[in-house]
Amino acid sequence: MESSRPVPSASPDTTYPASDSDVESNATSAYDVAPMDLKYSDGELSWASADSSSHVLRLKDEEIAIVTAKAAGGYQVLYIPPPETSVDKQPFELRSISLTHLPGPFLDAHLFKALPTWLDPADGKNIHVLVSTLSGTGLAPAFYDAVLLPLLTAVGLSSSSYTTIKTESADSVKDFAKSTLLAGANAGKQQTVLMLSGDGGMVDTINGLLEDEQRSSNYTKPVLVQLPLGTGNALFHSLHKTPNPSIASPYIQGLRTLLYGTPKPLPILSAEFSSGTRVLSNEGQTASPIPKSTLYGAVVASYGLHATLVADSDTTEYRKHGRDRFGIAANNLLFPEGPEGKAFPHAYRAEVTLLRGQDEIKVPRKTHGYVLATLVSNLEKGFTISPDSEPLDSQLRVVHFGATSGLQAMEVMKAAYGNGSHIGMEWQGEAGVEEEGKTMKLGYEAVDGVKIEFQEPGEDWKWRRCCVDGLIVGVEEGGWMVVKKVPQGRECVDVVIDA
Ligand SMILES: Nc1ncnc2c1ncn2[C@@H]1O[C@H](COP(=O)(O)OP(=O)(O)OP(=O)(O)O)[C@@H](O)[C@H]1O
Repeated sequence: MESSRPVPSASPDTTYPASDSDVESNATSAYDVAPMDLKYSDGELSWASADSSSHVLRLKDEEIAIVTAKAAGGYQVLYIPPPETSVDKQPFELRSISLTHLPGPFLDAHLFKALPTWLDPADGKNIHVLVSTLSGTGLAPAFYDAVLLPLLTAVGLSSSSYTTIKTESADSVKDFAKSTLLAGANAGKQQTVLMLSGDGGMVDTINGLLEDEQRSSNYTKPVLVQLPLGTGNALFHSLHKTPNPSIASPYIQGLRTLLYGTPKPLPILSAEFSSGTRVLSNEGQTASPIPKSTLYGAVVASYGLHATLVADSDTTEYRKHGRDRFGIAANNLLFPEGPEGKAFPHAYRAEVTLLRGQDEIKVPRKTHGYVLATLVSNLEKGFTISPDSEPLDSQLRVVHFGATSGLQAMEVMKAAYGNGSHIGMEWQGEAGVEEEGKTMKLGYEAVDGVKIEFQEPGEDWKWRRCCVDGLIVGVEEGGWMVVKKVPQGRECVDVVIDA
């Protein structure tokens, strides 16, 4: 094992050649390792370093993004090491190792062979990379520069083969979808978008494509590939519901899906509202009308604690906390200050009706804590709100419970973080709630739709806010929302999944 010999990197700068698929950079270490000195077992490639026969370098399967064969011979291994613990550091860094030889089983597992159809520009396909600059904690531009650009170069996709769009405002994604994508889809053009965003990038794209309903008979669904750069990344984690245990990093999962996945129609839901409803943006300062009073989503439509939490936590200040923003906002919502100290969370007044075939089933309570219709299993990686939902199963499910104490609502949420064990939960209604002294039960049912008629009084829509995939709407006094699944065959995009 002592014969590993580091050799200098071919090109000592960090620029990536546009036309050559071999990537060399500062982060590249090159090794000429004799085949007999390389070991690949238990998902780990290892070999001895040059300076000490006892020091063994190790590379785990789960760290490897891709292996390419170099034109000049030998191989390039691109990998993302585990993130450093320091919070100031980026959670991703693409490193590269050049090796003259690699074991056959390792190559069988990782060697890249050809571009998938959705990344192959040969047939005039339009490929776009959409970088949502404010998604999550703002890491998408850095991910593009440090990871995606060099990886695409390594697989032979030079930056001139695609266009890169960096968002400049909250309207950038929707504008791009309405102009470029919709026009291309209606002209029958094949288009692929690599989305460096969270669920917001997806919902803006879907609404941009659907809101004018101008679909031609030639309409060709754009293919979207998600790279999880948002906060919750609900759709991404739900589509990767059974994570390959050998891939810990969602970035590596996303990159492997990008190169080896399969495009499938993405089921979507519609949320139709009464005419006075407005989309609230800019921390609630801007209220915009909704075209045809209908929004579309691929994840969730909700009212009650979930919607209020998403709305309250979507401020510049809260966003700095990343995923923790939900927890901080939840504390204020679940344990508000009352006249005598901590009070119960708001009891949301509405009539909720579940729609199933021709049946309309009224939920027998006047006040609610949580009403959430979803097409997916997870709202975050570890938050399994609908454990029965399978990727792309096209089934709308509703999770709901009545107004309750903050502590009890927290118990439900904790159980959802515990692999979806909130399903079937029962508890005694506390003093002061509508169902006081009764057995309260978490409702969970497969439905065709759900209708909510709001009975909260007053002009302020604070307690009549709903969430559709992170978009927040305010419904007018006496207004309503009807959520349904968009029929199969009316999907507007394909999404690449890891199957
Ligand atoms: N340059 C920008 N200026 C203003 N708003 C932006 C800009 N870039 C992106 N946005 C907005 O930021 C939001 C980011 O949403 P996105 O869902 O991608 O991330 P997230 O909310 O952090 O993640 P998730 O929805 O997965 O929890 C979107 O509403 C998008 O329109």
